Amino acid sequence: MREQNNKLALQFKNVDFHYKNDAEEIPILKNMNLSVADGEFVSIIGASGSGKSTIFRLIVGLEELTGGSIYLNEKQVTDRSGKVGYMPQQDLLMPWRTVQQNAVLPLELHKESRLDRRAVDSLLEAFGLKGYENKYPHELSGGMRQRVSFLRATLSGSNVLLLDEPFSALDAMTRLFMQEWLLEQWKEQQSTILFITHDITEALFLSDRIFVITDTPFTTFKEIEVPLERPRRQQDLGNKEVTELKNNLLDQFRMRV
Ligand SMILES: Nc1ncnc2c1ncn2[C@@H]1O[C@H](COP(=O)(O)OP(=O)(O)OP(=O)(O)O)[C@@H](O)[C@H]1O
Repeated sequence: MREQNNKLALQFKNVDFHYKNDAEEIPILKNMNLSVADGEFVSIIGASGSGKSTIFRLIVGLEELTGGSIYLNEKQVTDRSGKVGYMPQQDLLMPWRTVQQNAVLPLELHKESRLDRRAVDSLLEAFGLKGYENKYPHELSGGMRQRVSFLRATLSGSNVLLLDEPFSALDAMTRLFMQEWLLEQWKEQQSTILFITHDITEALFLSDRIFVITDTPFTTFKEIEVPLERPRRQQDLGNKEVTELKNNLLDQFRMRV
């Protein structure tokens, strides 16, 4: 972990959730508990349809819990709309808004945000978007659109960021650069990140811990501590312990295909 403190950024306590389709209930979480420390980087991996995005939708209040409670920064929060930074699978930038206008959307929606518009200028620079403030999304590369989307999530003003497969549409090289860039931003902003990915190597490179969903509905994750110091380099992934971990994880998923 980057810097340890004893605070918890996120907790699920005995959370139940099912979707309802006509008369049918589709159970996803059953009496589920999880804890993420302030400043931690946690990835969630699991088969397609196992419930990864649902966890995020519950945290941001897009779905209602069927039972249990969610705590943000050690406080139970029932109205979680706009309380955490959320980057969904699709970047969802508004095509008619410029980079600047897309980025500041959370400031318009939540006036109590701890960041003001003056902070945006320096963030645009930090996110490699200086000079592109007045461009529209269609004028940007995929990596740049992801950075605008990530900046917008950051401007929620929350210390907790939820990133749902943010790099899945990028080419392999851009993806590696974006991973390194994300770790720099995480360190700079001292945020807590939950990151959904299907890419085991990406999860190993980025995370302090990996939560693996092995079954649905689920009560717990299988938790893996990543045995790598920080700062990390891509070549660290070649070490024996990490390679074994990766092969074990691949075997688990291979058995499920
Ligand atoms: N609004 C909905 N109504 C009913 N069922 C849903 C709804 N949204 C998702 N589901 C179902 O809930 C399950 C979990 O969906 P979720 O999107 O959380 O999975 P996921 O692990 O994020 O999948 P992927 O990796 O493919 O994005 C799936 O079986 C999905 O079909």
